[in-house]
Amino acid sequence: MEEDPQRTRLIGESNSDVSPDREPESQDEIRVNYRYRYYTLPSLRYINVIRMMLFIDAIIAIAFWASVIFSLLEFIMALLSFWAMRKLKIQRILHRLNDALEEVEEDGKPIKRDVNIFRLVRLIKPEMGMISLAALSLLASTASQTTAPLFFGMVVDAAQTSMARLNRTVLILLLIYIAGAIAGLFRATLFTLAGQRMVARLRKELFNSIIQQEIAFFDQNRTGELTNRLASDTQVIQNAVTVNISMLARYIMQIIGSLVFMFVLNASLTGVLLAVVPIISLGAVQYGKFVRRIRQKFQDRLADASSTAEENISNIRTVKSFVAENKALTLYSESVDKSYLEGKRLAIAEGSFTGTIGIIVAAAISLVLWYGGKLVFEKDITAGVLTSFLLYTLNVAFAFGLLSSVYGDFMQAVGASIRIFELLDKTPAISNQGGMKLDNLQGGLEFDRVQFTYPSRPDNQVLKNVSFHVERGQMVALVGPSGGGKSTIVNLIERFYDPDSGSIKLGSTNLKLLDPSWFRKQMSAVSQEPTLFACSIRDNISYGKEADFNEVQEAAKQANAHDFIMSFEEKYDTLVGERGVRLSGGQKQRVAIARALLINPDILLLDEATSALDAESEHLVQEAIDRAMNNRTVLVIAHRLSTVRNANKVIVISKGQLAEEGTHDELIARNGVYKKLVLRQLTAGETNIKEDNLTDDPVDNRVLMNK
Ligand SMILES: Nc1ncnc2c1ncn2[C@@H]1O[C@H](COP(=O)(O)OP(=O)(O)OP(=O)(O)O)[C@@H](O)[C@H]1O
Repeated sequence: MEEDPQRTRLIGESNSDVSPDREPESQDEIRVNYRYRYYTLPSLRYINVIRMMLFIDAIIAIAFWASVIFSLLEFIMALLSFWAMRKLKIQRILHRLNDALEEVEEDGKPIKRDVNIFRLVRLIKPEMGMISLAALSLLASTASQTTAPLFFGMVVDAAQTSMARLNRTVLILLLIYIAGAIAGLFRATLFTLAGQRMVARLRKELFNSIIQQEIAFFDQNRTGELTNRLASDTQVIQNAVTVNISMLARYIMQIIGSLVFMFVLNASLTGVLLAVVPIISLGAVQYGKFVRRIRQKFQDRLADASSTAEENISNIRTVKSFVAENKALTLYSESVDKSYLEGKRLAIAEGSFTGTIGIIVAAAISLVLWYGGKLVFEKDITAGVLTSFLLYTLNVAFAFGLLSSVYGDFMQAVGASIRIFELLDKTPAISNQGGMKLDNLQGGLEFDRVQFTYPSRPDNQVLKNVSFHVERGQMVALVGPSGGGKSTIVNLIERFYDPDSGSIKLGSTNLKLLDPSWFRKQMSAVSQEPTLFACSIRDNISYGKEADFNEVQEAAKQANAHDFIMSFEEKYDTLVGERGVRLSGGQKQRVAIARALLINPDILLLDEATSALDAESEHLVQEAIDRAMNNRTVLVIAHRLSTVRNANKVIVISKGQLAEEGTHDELIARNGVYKKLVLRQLTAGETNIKEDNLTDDPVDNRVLMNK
């Protein structure tokens, strides 16, 4: 096919007959040439080009309108499905996010827990000042990000006109980039700082909420799980509400800003790019839901693994003595594998989603490149405009790609936040404050037809109609077979739990009416395996009450602890190690007695040790206990004959019921459960002890009840 010579000359491209000193074409000339080219083309080519253009335009128009209609349909369907779910009442299964905590009922009405994205965002309210500054920096850095491509394109065009213009434009571009980098620095620092502050506050609030809970809560939740919530879940939330939100805002602004510039540069080219948006948004919503679910499971599995680790490490002595290291490892590995499984699903989902988004984005870029190239070819836009446009496309694509992963992270945090909010919202069944504070304690302790079942084992009633009275200033011994309910009685007195029915009174006041914190300060409990904290002996003794060194020393002397403490190199500053592992059993007990004595309690709750201490140590502990009992109302879970013998009253608890009540001599004379119990225990330990010996005072430190 022959070219028209006149047209070739006018267009002035690479033809040898064009004069080299010819002036460059004016825009008008180009437009004339452009029109001329088509007018002078042979009819067949003319028709083909028209057809092709019509075909492409039709495809673009169809894609554009299809996407608009699709988006609208999606929106309507989402609204309809939400409405339908509510009607069908299966929302609970599908919309677990907000409903997960709805089970809790107050006055018969379900409480709708406020767990949603907005609540997550509200966590950073106290950091609003810092966040506002960070948002300003974000605005500045996004402005730089969105204006830079425009100047980039201008540089390309300036390079084709004059050096002066090129220099000026490059300088402006450089300044835009530098301003963006500085703003970015502030943005990142301030958002992260706000996040750190938020997470520190959240951890404190969460810890406070955990320790305020009633003891039953701790029966049902494992320690490792709770510590995992404090450490790991809060971290996820920190990332979500600061880094992720800032990135979300940044990328959304980047997308919107870029699209505005793109529309101004060329609307039809922007339309091509927008055609893919509904596909991405639909995928992102589905992906978000999926990730949220898995992430919650992942965090739960992780918490299980932490619990297993915590349990085995804190019981390391038992693990080692049973050579159970492999067993512990297997248990931990199983938990970790379960979390890994969820992690794997998460990774595959993330990879697939990012990959798919990548392909869609690549297709969109290619489409824009092709269509833009065509416009340049047709002289509708300059090469500089196409360059700007392509950079904007990359901006949008990049932002979309990252937005999807940030969105995923954010949804993960929403999953993790469910448990956090659950803990934060939980009001303890027995709150620590509130109630009466009596001016002076009068009257003893009274159990009146108390029935009790542990909430964690609802099918096992532990106390059945237990009634007894402890006179003020009396020492009462609780005895009975193992598992009968003795410790449960002590737990109820400390108000760790409330009875299901019946009442426990201090004087004439029901314990439920008393301020638990005040009431607990009136008593001290010494258990047979006392727990110390990983601090100095001095801090352990003054744990329940601020006291000066003299008071601490006095309490230690009373508890027969002073001498052994002084024999240590660091004396009262000796660190006892985790749970007091660096002290012997007897030493720990004496420190615990000193801790109880320092409070100078009105009521002393004692669980006598059954663990075999050496004779000297046992004597010292016993002496300390005897001293501690003086002039107090004492309830002691007794294991020694000497204790029951000295008690004003012995209460026999068997299978959750009060079996017998009276003094040691009365009960022996009654020839009932108590006598059998005493005889059985004594003969099990020392076969040569006869029934007659019981009324004498044979061996003071004999173990009475077998644990
Ligand atoms: N935190 C708890 N959660 C659920 N059940 C519990 C809990 N503590 C104890 N029990 C159950 O309550 C019953 C009574 O236990 P309790 O510790 O009061 O007995 P006890 O008489 O003190 O036994 P021992 O002399 O062996 O210490 C037992 O069946 C026990 O399994």
